[in-house]
Amino acid sequence: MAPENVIEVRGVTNQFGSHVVHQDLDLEVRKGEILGVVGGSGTGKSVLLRTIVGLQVPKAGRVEILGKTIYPREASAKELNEDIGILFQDGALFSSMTVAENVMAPLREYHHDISDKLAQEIAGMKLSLAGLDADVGQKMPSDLSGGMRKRVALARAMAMDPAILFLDEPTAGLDPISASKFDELILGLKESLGLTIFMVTHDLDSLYRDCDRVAVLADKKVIINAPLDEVQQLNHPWIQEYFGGPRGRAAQGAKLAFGSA
Ligand SMILES: Nc1ncnc2c1ncn2[C@@H]1O[C@H](COP(=O)(O)OP(=O)(O)OP(=O)(O)O)[C@@H](O)[C@H]1O
Repeated sequence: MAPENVIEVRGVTNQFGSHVVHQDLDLEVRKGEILGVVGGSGTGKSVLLRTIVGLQVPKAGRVEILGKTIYPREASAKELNEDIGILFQDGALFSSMTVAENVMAPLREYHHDISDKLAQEIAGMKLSLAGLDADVGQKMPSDLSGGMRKRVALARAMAMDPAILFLDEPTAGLDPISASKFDELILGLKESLGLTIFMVTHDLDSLYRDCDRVAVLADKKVIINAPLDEVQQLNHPWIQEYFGGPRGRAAQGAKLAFGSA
């Protein structure tokens, strides 16, 4: 594994029945970067995320995280879970638990000896990192807005102090103001904690604002993994339509305005 990489995917094939989603796919993620993963619907962005975190067993290939081999399986779930945090697309909070219990859930699962007091303190710290007041911990997920639930899910993903965060469409379903605040939060976490972030997204504003590099899934592979301005130069029909369309141009305009503010 090259020293600058924290994730390496080599020659991965994923297939469901006769439907080949990925064929001989390669990807590298570098330490400390935010990588945006984009592609048309059904190109396999979530399947790629699930493969990297060990939830989807590929038909072929090799996956390494921080030098540990995830496939062919060598690292245990515990080892892996100490390195990574995942924010799933729907937040996936436990509806019958309080917010604080949700945030503490990974600690409880992997550190049975942790005291209640310490777990509560850690939950409070993680909620605060995610931009929430500690008193939110006593509430139930159903009492919160969509934006707050995403923040709780982020706090839970951070519970084990991961080196890498995986975010599956973190701003989906948020209004533009909440989405923009969430983008800011993610950028702040990367800058203050030095996290590496793998972010599947359809949100062009997040790409322009947050991402150091962008990986594009098309034709069953990652066709380019590069800074955004390089990606936009690639003469591929999906890329040209996605970035050159009205929404792409608007997001680029917003970035320029934001950058010069
Ligand atoms: N467990 C599964 N069984 C069968 N097919 C699956 C399974 N998981 C994913 N697929 C298929 O794999 C393809 C890629 O799915 P995936 O959810 O990764 O797409 P995506 O790029 O994340 O799409 P979207 O942007 O719409 O969320 C889809 O055709 C999907 O139906």
